[in-house]
Amino acid sequence: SLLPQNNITLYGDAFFRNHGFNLTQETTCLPPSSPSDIGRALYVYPVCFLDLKTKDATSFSCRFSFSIIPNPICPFGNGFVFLIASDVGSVSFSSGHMGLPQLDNSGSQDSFFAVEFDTSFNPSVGEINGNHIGVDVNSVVSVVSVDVTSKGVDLKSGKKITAWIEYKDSAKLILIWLSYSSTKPPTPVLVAQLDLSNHFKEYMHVGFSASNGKGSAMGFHKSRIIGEGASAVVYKGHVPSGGTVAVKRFDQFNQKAFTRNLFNTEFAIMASCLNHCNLVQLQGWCCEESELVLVYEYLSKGSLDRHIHKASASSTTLPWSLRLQVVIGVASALAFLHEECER
Ligand SMILES: Nc1ncnc2c1ncn2[C@@H]1O[C@H](COP(=O)(O)OP(=O)(O)OP(=O)(O)O)[C@@H](O)[C@H]1O
Repeated sequence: SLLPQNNITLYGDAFFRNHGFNLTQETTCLPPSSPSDIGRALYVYPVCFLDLKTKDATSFSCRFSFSIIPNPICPFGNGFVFLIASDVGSVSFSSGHMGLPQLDNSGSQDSFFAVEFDTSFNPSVGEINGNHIGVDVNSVVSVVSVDVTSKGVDLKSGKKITAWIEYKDSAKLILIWLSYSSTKPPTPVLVAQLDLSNHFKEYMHVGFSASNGKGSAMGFHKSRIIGEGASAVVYKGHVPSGGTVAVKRFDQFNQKAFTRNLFNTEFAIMASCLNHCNLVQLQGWCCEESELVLVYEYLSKGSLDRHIHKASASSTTLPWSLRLQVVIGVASALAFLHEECER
């Protein structure tokens, strides 16, 4: 059937409308980083994108029409993406950034390819302006993008626009055309060399994604919590320029002066004692009104106590030789903090 209802699964805010679908709600304007401000529409069946024997990616071409209607009440919408993603179930989707998957670099097997139709200008991820298309591979930072103003297209005009996307695996080329009419123009707006055979999995999901969320380099969603201390919650985050990080967000609501002292003390120690191999490296901080955040390198093996104490009968613990190394490492870090580190 040609009815989208029979071929497409909707997620989040998306809903069917006439002979197509809306990705985001029209009237609601949820607070930034709200988890439910993302809409996705994916073809119900996964599609084969890689021949496992030859390792060749599938060449493809597609055409679709869209309109981006600006909402004066909710200015955060930032366009949408055409998305090919390996596992839509396991990846978390960021609020903002058109709801693109957030992959971390710590050995994630997931991958995605996306074409952004981007109507917001976000220089922190290297964007060129608020009216561009970009090609993304596993990151919100585009590998190539083009300003479509110079091609006579205004993505936010509200008019119907048709897009053609083609990938030719033999030439390792991606080509994109845009037009206000349904006739394919002779010249593409974007042509770029791209080898998708290294990124595609055998089966991938195809569809569209958008978000009305404001987004940020890292969001404080509860699915990203990796630990909790007495004064702070620690989140796993991803910064485009710095890979995976641990974000320690100090308690905002209780014991204001007390929390600020804890933040100040930890910040002072970690910022002045950067050079010891047994101390986690501080990579950044934020101190804005009640938002007190320290950003550390991410330690993928988790907390030491999990390796020292047996969690269950079947789990393994550290051998004594490694425990001795750990004790020496901790003692050396303590000695450094107390005696050698200049504050
Ligand atoms: N850099 C990191 N990489 C990975 N996980 C981390 C990192 N930092 C903290 N965590 C996780 O978050 C938990 C809490 O960290 P936090 O620094 O708040 O603990 P704490 O030092 O025990 O608490 P407090 O500073 O309040 O005394 C840790 O036990 C650990 O599981």
